[in-house]
Amino acid sequence: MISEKENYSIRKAVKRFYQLVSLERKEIGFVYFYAIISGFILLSLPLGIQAITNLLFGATVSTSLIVLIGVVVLGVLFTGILQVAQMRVIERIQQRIFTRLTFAYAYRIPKISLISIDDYYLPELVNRFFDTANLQKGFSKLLLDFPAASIQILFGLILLCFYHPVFIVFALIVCSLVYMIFYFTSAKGFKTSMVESDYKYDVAHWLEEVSRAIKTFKFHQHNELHLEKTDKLVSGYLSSRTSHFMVLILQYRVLIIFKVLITAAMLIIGSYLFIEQQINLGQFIASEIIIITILNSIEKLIVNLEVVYDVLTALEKLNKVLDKPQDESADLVLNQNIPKKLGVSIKANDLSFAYPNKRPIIKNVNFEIKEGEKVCITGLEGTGKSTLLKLLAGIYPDFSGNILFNGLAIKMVPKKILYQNIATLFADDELFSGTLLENITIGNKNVNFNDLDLVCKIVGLEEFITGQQQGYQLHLDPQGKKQSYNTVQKILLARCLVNKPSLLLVEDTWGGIEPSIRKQIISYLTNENQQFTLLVVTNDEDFISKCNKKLYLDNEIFKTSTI
Ligand SMILES: Nc1ncnc2c1ncn2[C@@H]1O[C@H](COP(=O)(O)OP(=O)(O)OP(=O)(O)O)[C@@H](O)[C@H]1O
Repeated sequence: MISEKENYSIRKAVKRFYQLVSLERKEIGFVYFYAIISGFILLSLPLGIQAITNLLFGATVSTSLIVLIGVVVLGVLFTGILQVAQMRVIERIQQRIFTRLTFAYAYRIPKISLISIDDYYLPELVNRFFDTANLQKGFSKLLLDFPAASIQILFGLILLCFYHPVFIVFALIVCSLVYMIFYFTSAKGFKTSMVESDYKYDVAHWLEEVSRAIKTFKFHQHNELHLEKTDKLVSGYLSSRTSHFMVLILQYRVLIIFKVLITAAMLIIGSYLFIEQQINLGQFIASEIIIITILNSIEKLIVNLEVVYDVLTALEKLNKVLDKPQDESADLVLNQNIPKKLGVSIKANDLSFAYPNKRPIIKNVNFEIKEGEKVCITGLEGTGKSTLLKLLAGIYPDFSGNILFNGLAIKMVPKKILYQNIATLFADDELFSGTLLENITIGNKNVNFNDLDLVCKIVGLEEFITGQQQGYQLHLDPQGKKQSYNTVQKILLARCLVNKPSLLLVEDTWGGIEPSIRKQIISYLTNENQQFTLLVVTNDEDFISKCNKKLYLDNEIFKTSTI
C-alpha cells in the first residue's frame, strides 16, 4: 500500500494527453470549428448592441433597427444549435474513450508479464479502470469549455484592439498573466492531484482487503485494526487533498485580484476615452461587454484547471495497467518442433532463477525429460517446486541457463504456441464468475461434448454435473465461492485436460478428494498410454511411485532419479 507515490512529471502526463487528443483529431477539429463560429456570433452580439444603442439615440423605429434585432436574436439561436452539434460530437468521443480503454484493458491484461507485477495485487491495480469515468467527464468538459473560452478570449482581445490602441496593452497583460498562472502552478497542482489519487486508491484497496477477508475481520472486529488502518489512510488522503485544494485556491485568489484590477482599470479607461470623445457611448458599452466576456472566459479557464488536473491524473492512472510490460513474443516460429497432442521432451541446462530482489531459488538445475514421461517434483517446503513449474510454463522468462522444449529454447517459442500446448494447474489458480462450461473450456470452441463428458468423468465431476439443473450452464461465483474446495479443484483439473495438452504442469491439489476418485485421477495422469508429458509437484508417495522419474529439490541440492 501507498506504494505508488513516485516522481510525477506533468510533461509525461501532457504528452499522454496529446496522444489522446491526436486519436480524436478529427472530432476535436469539429469542436473547434463550432467554437470559432459561435465565438464569432457571440462577439457579434456586443457589436449589434452597439449599433442598436446608436440607432436608439435617433429615437425612431427604423427598418435597420428591426433587422439588427432580428440578426442578434438569430445569432443567439444559431449559437444554441451549434452547441447541440458540439454535444453530439463530445458524446461520440466519450463513447469511444470507454470502448477503447475497455478493450485495451481486456486485451493487455492476459499479456502482462507476471514478473512485472510481482509487487502488485493485480485486481487492485485494475481499480484504475474506474478513472475512465473521470477521463470521460473531464475530457468532454475540457472540450466544451476550453475551446469556447480560449477562442472567446482571442477574438475578444482582437476586437478590443480595434476600439483603441490602449486595449492592445490590456490584451498583452491578459495573455501574459494567464500564461504565468498556468506556468507557476500547474506542476504542483498536478503532483498534488496524483498524490491525492494514490491515497484514494489505497483507501479503496484497504476496504477491498477487509471485504475479501471478511470472515477474519468479522471475528476480530473488536481489535479495530480495520478502523485504525482506515483512519491512517483517510488522514493521508485528507492532507493530500488539502494540499491540492491549496493550489486551486491560490489560482483562484490570483484570479480575483486580477479581475478586480482589470475591471477597475477598464471602467476608468473606458470612461476616460468616452469623456475625451475618443469613443462613443455605443463603443463604450460594447467594449465593456467584450471585457466582461473575456474575464468570464478567463475565469472559466482557471476554474477548469481542476478538470485539467483530473484528466491528466486519470490518464496517468489508467496507464498504470496499460504501461506494464507485456510478454515478449519470439519472432522465430518453429512450431513443427512442438507437435500438438504429442508429448514434449524437456531439457534444463544450468537453470537458475531468483525473484526480483530475492536470493536465488533455483540454482544450477540440470535435468532431462523424455517425450511422454511422467515426472514428479518433490522436496521440502519453500524450496522452489512451484517456481520450477512456473519457469517451465514460460511465466518467468528472466532465468539464466536454458530450458529446451523438443530441443528448442523456450524463449524462441512464441507465447501463443507455448500456451496452446501447455496446460497448468497451480495451487493459486481460481475459478472466475461465469458458467461451468466457460470455466472448463475458457472459450475453446473446438471442445466437443463427448470429450468434455469424458474429462469430467475422469476427474469425478460427473455426479456433480448431472445433479445440477442447468448442467454445464451452472453459474459459478468468483473463486468458486459457493462450491466445495474439492469440486473447485476438480473443475480446475478438467480445464487442464480438456484442451488435450502436450505438456501438463500441475500441482497436486487433490489431497482431500475421495480416495477412489484420487486414484482414478492419478492413474489417468500417469498412464503410459497418455501421450502428454507430465510434471506434477507432489510429496504423495503413492503418486510418486506411479511416475517414471523424480526431481528432488532441497535448499542446496537438486537430484533427479528414476523411480
Ligand atoms: N511471486 C513471488 N515473488 C517473490 N517470491 C516468491 C514468489 N513466489 C514464491 N516466492 C518465494 O520463493 C520461494 C519458493 O517458493 P515456491 O512456492 O516455489 O516453493 P514450493 O517448494 O513450491 O513451496 P511449498 O512446498 O510450500 O508449496 C519461497 O521462499 C517463496 O516465498
